[in-house]
This record gives sequence, C-alpha cells and structure tokens, in this order.
Amino acid sequence: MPVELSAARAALEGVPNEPGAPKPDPIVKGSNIVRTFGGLKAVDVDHIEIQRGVITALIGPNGAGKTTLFNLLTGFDEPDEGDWSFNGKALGRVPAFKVARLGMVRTFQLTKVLAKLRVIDNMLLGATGQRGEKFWSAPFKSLWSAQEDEITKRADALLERFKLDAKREDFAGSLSGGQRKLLEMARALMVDPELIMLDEPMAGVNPALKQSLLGHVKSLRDEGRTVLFVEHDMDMVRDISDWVIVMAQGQIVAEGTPQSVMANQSVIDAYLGAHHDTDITEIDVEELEELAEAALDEEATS
Ligand SMILES: Nc1ncnc2c1ncn2[C@@H]1O[C@H](COP(=O)(O)OP(=O)(O)OP(=O)(O)O)[C@@H](O)[C@H]1O
Repeated sequence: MPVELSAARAALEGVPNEPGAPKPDPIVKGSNIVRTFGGLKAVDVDHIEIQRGVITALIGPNGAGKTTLFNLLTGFDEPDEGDWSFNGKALGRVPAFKVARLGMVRTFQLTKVLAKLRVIDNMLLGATGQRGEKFWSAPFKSLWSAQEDEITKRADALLERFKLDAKREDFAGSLSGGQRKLLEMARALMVDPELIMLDEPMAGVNPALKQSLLGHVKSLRDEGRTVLFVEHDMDMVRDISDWVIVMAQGQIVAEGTPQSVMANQSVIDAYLGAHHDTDITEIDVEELEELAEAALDEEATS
C-alpha cells in the first residue's frame, strides 16, 4: 500500500462507521441541511463531515440528492435551511465563485457552450473561478490581461500534466469522454483548490483510460488536496476511496471504509429501494443471486 494511502486511511482510523460521524480533521462540516423542490425533500442531511486530505466517495441511487448536496456546498444552489463551513468559515449564501476562491471547487460536465471553445480557453476560464455559464460565455479577454502570462503558463503546465497539451488548440467538443474528464479536472485545478469535488469522474470513460484517470485522482490527494466525488462506478469507489458516504432519499444512510460500506445491509437496501445505475445493479444482482442460491440450497436440504 502506498505511504499516502495508508496515511489517509490511518487518519480515519477510529472514526465510527455511522452516518454523520465526526472526523478528526474536517475540512467541511455541515448540519441540518435541507433543500426541497415542491413537496420533495431532495436533501435532508442532519450532519456531515469531510475529512481533510483523503478521498471520500459520495454514492447512492439515482435521485438520492448527491448532486443537489454538491450544488449547495459549492454555492450553486441555496438550501431551505442549514449551515456548513469550509476550513471553519461559514459558507451559507456565499456565491459559487467566492467559494471557489476560498479553495473549494466542483467539476462540471462539458456544456454546449464550453464544447465550442478551444481546450486552452476552457482552462483560462477556469482561472476566473466559477461564475456559471452565462459569465463564461460572455467576452472574457479583458479579465486576465494583466495576469495573462502567468495564467497561461499555469494552464499549459496543467495541460501537460493531464496529457492534453497536444489538444491545446482543439475545440473541447472534439475530445473523447476520458479526455473531457481530464479537462474538467485540469480546469478545476486552475484555482489551486484545497478541496476538489468531482462529478462522476468515470462517466463515459473508455475502460482503457480508467486506470490513468484513477491515477490522476489519486495524485490530487497525494499532493495534499481533499477529494470528494460522486460516482456510480463501484470499482472506482472500491479502488480509490478512503471513506464512503451513502445517501438515499436525501439523507446520509451509511458511512465508513469502502469495505465496511459495501458489506452494509442498509447500503444494499438503499440501492435496491430505487432505480439505479447498471454498475451497482450488477453487484446487487450477483449478491441477490448468491442469496437466492443459498436460500434454495437451504430449502433443498431442509
Ligand atoms: N432543480 C430541480 N427541480 C426540481 N427537482 C429537482 C431539481 N434538482 C433535483 N431535483 C430532484 O431532487 C432529487 C435529488 O436529485 P439529485 O440530482 O440531487 O440526485 P442524485 O443523487 O444526484 O441523482 P443521480 O445519481 O441520478 O445524479 C430528485 O428527485 C430530483 O428529481
């Protein structure tokens, strides 16, 4: 086990495997976060803490509230109620671009507007923080005139790190699924965040590129950043997370190390209780088949 991984896991030793468990060194702390849409409670989190310097996976069936929670924490949406802090600073009603400047950024899937820009322009826009697409699509040249050289150097170094330098002048829309994910990560790193939140980093990625992508995510932690990611790909969750938080129907229903969470009955119930992604279906179906076989064996022998 690499030194960094064991250090990250060691930091979590002794943390109870229970929803809302306090962490020894939380970078994010939140309480009573509620977001409703009409009559639906999309997020209803009693307490959440994200440990600094580790990779935390946020999993749960479709519609569990994972994306809504991401949006709330990063200032892209406002809750009905709730408080949370980043590095001890209260963040309620702080707009997304300020949250990004404080060191907490989330990745975005490449939108139609961003797809029409060159790869390098996507990177330069990342430097402005996260003001949303309306801002990004406006003429932006004057924004960084003074610091242009420095910002361009940083963008080029990141493109090299993520092996996208050969694509610098290409339209972002021409990139493959895996390259788009790399660009999303590289763009988020333009503001040198302490906490990077990845939205389904494996979605649409060719299996051949998955290992390289996993390596890049681990490198974020190994250089001292905190990583929080939403993902349906259970192989990725098992492979790289130090800690897993499970949501269902807006609430945190389980937490723990990947091993303990995967073995947890309430996690299995959460997934079986709603429509979900195929990766998870495969795991649950296998588990179900084993259970069914065992039941049949028991019936045959009784
Ligand atoms: N802007 C919105 N207006 C109305 N309902 C919404 C809105 N955003 C989310 N919801 C609802 O809130 C619930 C939680 O959605 P959310 O996208 O956060 O779930 P998720 O766990 O990210 O799901 P997935 O894995 O499918 O992305 C869902 O029932 C969804 O339909």
